[in-house]
Amino acid sequence: KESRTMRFQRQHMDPGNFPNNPTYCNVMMKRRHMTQGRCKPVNTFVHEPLVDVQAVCLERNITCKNGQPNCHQSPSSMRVTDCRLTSGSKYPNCAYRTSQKERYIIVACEGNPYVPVHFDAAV
Ligand SMILES: Nc1ncnc2c1ncn2[C@@H]1O[C@H](C(=O)NS(=O)(=O)C[C@H]2[C@@H](O)[C@H](n3ccc(=O)[nH]c3=O)O[C@@H]2CO)[C@@H](O)[C@H]1O
Repeated sequence: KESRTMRFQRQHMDPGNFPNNPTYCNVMMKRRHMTQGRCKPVNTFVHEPLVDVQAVCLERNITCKNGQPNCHQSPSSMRVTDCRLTSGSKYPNCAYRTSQKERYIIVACEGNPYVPVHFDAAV
């Protein structure tokens, strides 16, 4: 069974790659298994080293979208790619808009070791 933190890495980590092509999301959402059963509507990939994303858990606690107090915001902006399902997309052909951004990321952390388990927002 995939752990929560491995699920986070599968869904949100793509270090060392800062793609500049419009098909990135169509390829990656499929490759990382987020188009099975349904097209995941929104997903952010982070193009920074895993250790830098894990270090976000050491920042002060802030409130997550779901009200839990275990979120943390990155101290600096990070290179991300937002993938957003297009209106014309029809399962199983999940069609995404790819947009590259520099954003602060907000993640939820849990466990021991205390590591990212959920991507809350990019701001
Ligand atoms: N505080 C917590 N502490 C611990 N765990 C917590 C906490 N909160 C939720 N989980 C858990 O996490 C799991 C999960 O997959 N949550 S999810 O909301 O669906 C993820 C969102 C995110 O993947 C994506 N998104 C969204 C915005 C964006 O900019 N970029 C972007 O990628 O869209 C998804 C839907 O919004 C679920 O098991 C839930 O119980």
